[in-house]
Amino acid sequence: MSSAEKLNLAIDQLSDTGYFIWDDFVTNEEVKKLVSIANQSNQSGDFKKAGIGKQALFQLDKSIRGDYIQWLDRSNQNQIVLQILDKMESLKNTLNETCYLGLKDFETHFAIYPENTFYKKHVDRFQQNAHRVISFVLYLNENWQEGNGGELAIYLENQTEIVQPLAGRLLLFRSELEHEVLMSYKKRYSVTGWMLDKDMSLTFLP
Ligand SMILES: O=C(O)CCC(=O)C(=O)O
Ligand SMILES: [Fe+2]
Repeated sequence: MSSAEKLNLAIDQLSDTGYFIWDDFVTNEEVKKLVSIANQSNQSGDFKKAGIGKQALFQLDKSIRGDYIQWLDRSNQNQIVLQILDKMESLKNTLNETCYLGLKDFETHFAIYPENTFYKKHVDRFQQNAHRVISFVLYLNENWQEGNGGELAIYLENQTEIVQPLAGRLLLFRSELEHEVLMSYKKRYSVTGWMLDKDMSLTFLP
């Protein structure tokens, strides 16, 4: 399937079912580079324990989520990170042109889930964080096996969709959908982000 056909499918499915799985969004080589950069940054102490809530409502709670994150932006020195930011920017623009979602910006971070961690059922768009429209997750787990866990469960009206966190796979879903990262028995890598209906520098405003 061509990239244009994939995009059309993504657009249809995002409006029909609310989510879309795009396999081979990046190559194995790109996955390897991203994992190696995530590991390096983690070793240099650039990853922080992820929290929940924003600003004054921010809290750390291991019983809700156990991942470590590093925010990514254009000050990043790694070519491959900049390439991914470009890719997401261009996807955001295309979705915007076609779906009239009013997307203005996006925010994104690396996430590492150490062994035996999870992220309990939640939504990404909520009262204190109302500007997230589309969530995306680029999975970076080569040789992922059934039994490693770490699937993403998306809770739809009449069914639950289970998504394996396979290397190179991009998952897009509407940020108001409930979802959950099931217990991961193996270290789990991703680039997670959100397309926003407001400029990122303004999202602290109501
Ligand atoms: O890693 C995933 O599959 C989803 C992560 C997530 O839900 C989040 O960071 O809000
Ligand atoms: Fe989420």
